[in-house]
Amino acid sequence: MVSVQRQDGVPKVLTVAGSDSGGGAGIQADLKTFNTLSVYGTSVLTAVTAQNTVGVQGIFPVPSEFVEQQMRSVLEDIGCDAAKTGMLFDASIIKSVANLFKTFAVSHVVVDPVMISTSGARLLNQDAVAALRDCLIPLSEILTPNIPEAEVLTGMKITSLEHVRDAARELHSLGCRYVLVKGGHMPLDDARGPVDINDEEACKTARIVDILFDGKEFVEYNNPYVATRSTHGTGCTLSAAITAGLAMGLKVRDAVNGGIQFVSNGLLTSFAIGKGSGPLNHFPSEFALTANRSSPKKRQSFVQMLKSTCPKEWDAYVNHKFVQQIGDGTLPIKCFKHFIRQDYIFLRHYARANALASYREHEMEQIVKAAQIVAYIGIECQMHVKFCEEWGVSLDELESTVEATPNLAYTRYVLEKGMSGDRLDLRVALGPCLIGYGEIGMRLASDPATKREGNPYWPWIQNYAKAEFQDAVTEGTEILETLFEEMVPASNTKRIAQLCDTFRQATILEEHFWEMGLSLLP
Ligand SMILES: Cc1ncc(COP(=O)(O)O)c(N)n1
Repeated sequence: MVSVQRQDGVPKVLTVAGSDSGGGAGIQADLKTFNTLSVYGTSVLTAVTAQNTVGVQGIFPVPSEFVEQQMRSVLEDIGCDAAKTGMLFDASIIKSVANLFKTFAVSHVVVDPVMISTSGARLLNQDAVAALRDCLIPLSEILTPNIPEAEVLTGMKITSLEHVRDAARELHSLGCRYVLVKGGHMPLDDARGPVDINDEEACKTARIVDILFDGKEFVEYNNPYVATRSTHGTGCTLSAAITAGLAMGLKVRDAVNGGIQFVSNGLLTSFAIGKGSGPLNHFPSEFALTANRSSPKKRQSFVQMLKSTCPKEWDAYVNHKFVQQIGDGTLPIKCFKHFIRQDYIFLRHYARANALASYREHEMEQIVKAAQIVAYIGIECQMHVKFCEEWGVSLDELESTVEATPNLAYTRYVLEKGMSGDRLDLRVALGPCLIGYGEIGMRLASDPATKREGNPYWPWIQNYAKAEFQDAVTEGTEILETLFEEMVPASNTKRIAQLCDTFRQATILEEHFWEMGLSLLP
């Protein structure tokens, strides 16, 4: 006989929502999200929809008495640590749900005021908005409207962040403890003005701002706009992830942040399923891989993800004026000399960081590989000395250079990440330098606009375009991908956000390094 040990303590989460036969939104999105986030999901159906990625072909509402019966079945026996609502269809269902939340004193209620589907179908009767506002919203811990829903609930027109804040105040006065107004329908540009959603170029650098308001303070969640058609189920998934976070005992701000990261990750790796707006990805790819599917969908490359979460910073770094002037040979030599002297110091610390990476490895093969990079940097350093002679910088000058603050900030930031974090933190902090110089070298070397003849910096360009360096970039990238795959489950959105932040910070420090080079200009 095999004896079974029953586990207790798993957080229990209830969703009260409609069924989406296409599996991307509604109950299906909620349960998938609960599963991925390791909470136990229960479900009460309010309506059955015949639906796919193209649209909603039919709605079959469940009578409110039967919604009540389902809720009693779940709450009398299993209970719940947090609950969410999605599509509620009509006023009588809303009233039943609200009454039972009160009867069973459900403490964490997230209300996603679903009204119209992405495909344009009405999922809440027009005359039910008042019931939502009067009966359910006052019971909610968090209300999560998107902009069109916030407009319906407040009667306001929202076209700016200021309007979003005004609407949040108004919505909070309806009695919810927090309101999260989601900015997905209003991508913003640098000046935080709305961007035309059809303007592909502008959307590339746009940001989404979600605003959380607790009646006193506004918290902004800024994220890059993810340009994908597969957005079906985004709102359901976000509210489900937040509810799971609350059931786990997270604070509202952390649950919201985790939910937003979960959705961003799901959008970045969304599925091209169906002919219309496909679903986002609700589950980490390692499950697909262990199930050994014939063509497992790998999650988006880690490095791609790191770069896509700081597009502006990455662009400011790899397309910096300093880089352009190296390419066309117009960079004043005094700026380059200043840079190259600092770079000599940089290489020393860069070698130390790589030696630390070697120390942090466990397998001999990896220890040796990392140590080989240190040796390679040593050779690079000697070449540096040789090059510098050609540019009129003597070894004495190199050796007597005083370290500039941006250099100090950058190199010690990387080393500090390596000391305080794990080997992935260190590799991520090292990433922008290796990957960025590889990208810059390749681009300048293949760009017809780059000056070769008579460009004093042409050997510098070749140095980073050459095969050995590019191989080192490939290898460094592979290490990052492998470590990420091994160490970070896709559901650990907090960790992913942390890593993205380290990468962004190191990218900014790279940009400052170029700035330091140009700072000698009058
Ligand atoms: C059953 C159900 N619930 C919610 C939505 C909203 O999701 P979306 O706005 O992504 O269409 C939906 N389409 N279907």
